Amino acid sequence: MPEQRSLEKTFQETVYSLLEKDTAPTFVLAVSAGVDSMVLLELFQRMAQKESRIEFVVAYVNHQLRQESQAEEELVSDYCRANNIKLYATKWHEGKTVAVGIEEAARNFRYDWFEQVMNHCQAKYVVTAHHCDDQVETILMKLIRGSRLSALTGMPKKRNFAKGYLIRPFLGLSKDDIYAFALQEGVKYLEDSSNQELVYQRNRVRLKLLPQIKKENPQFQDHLLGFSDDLSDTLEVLQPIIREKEKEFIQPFEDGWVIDWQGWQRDLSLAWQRLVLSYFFEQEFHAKGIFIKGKQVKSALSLMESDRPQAIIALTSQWQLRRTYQKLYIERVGSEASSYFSEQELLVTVPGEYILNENEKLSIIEVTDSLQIKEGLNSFQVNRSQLPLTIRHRKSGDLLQIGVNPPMHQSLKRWFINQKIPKDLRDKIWLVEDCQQNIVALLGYRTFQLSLKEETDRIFVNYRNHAKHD
Ligand SMILES: Nc1ncnc2c1ncn2[C@@H]1O[C@H](COP(=O)(O)OP(=O)(O)OP(=O)(O)O)[C@@H](O)[C@H]1O
Repeated sequence: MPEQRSLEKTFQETVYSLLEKDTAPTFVLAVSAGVDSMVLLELFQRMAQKESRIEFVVAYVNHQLRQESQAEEELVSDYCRANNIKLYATKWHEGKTVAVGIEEAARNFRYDWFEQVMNHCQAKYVVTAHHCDDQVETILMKLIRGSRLSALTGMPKKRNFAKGYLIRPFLGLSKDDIYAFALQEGVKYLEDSSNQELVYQRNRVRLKLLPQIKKENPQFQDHLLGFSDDLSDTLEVLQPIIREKEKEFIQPFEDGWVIDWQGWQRDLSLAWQRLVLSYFFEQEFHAKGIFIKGKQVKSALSLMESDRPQAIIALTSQWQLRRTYQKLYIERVGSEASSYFSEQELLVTVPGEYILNENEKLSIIEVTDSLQIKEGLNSFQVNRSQLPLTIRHRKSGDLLQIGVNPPMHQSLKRWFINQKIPKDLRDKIWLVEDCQQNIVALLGYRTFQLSLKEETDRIFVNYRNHAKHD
């Protein structure tokens, strides 16, 4: 019992530490009927009984995806009725028709509802019951999927949300603490049956991966949270300095930005260059829903180090990096300055649609099992490990690998002569070169089967030329 009392006290202190200077804070509690949020509700109820200036309402979303949804809604509404708490419940009707990405769609609906309730009640805070086990799972999932370094700091205790804040006062508590409180204080809740379904990555991490790691070291969770705190501190100290360098070197330019490479290179070490560019992409692109990978930042830097004075790297199908001698432009595809694309090279690091000029287009698509591939002169596959691909015109000394076993080479010049390709056309044909500088295709003319190891991760390249009707 004394332990539970101290949990209650710690909880209240945590909530107060997360508030702005409010005289009468209003909260929206996100309650799902699971043990975490039912304990959150019970603790808030106790806190409000002691502190009359605290007001709160409950927001609940019935996703209608499980049989027990009805029972969950009843549990939450019974509690609220018995304690005279205002409940804002809604149903998600579209859920049954969503085929892919259902978790994300449900989350978006949930957070939209929280925002509506906040606005309606003029509440400044929405409160969720995320705890430290959720935090460990979130960080591990980010590590597995690959993410920005800053994402490994996990979920913050407080962040901006709608016109106020989202706060998570349970992040310092473990699931065991919460269960123990519920048991001792007789808090009613319903176990979510989908927590056992291994189709969800979060459940696999919780039920399979974490127990395996904990066998190696039972302290693993604490260690991971410790790393994450250290990272958080480091970034907090570092970010203002990075921001200063960003402002100094990355200048707004037309519909994008430009970096003058001479100054950049003279004043910044390679590590600084990587940090500043990664930070810039995170600030400017993450909010637009565009995630620029570390690999793309590295390609940008090596492009500026290379002997190609003019080249383009496609970041996404809408944004590109363009090198023009000592300047690096970060700009929208098709912006005025880059219309002379045929003079340059295109470096493709990610799948997407790429427009080479008014007639020629290239689609680079990730191969899925359901994709029917018809290979031909205009369509071929490469392995993901061959990325980035360079799309360019011929250079002197270009060699083609025309035989695999034994490997046989022929100069491109000789090949053009043998195929009787007129001279004026030779400069217009696009070559596709892989990261090992092997030419894998002459678009519309020939593809080359190189002896590459089998991989499941494949990329399909499709070329279209609207000027050619043969
Ligand atoms: N149906 C719901 N209605 C109201 N609040 C909910 C609902 N589902 C979840 N929540 C709130 O969100 C918290 C986290 O829930 P859960 O772990 O299921 O979410 P998640 O899938 O990890 O996604 P996210 O963290 O983005 O909400 C819960 O503790 C609760 O506060």
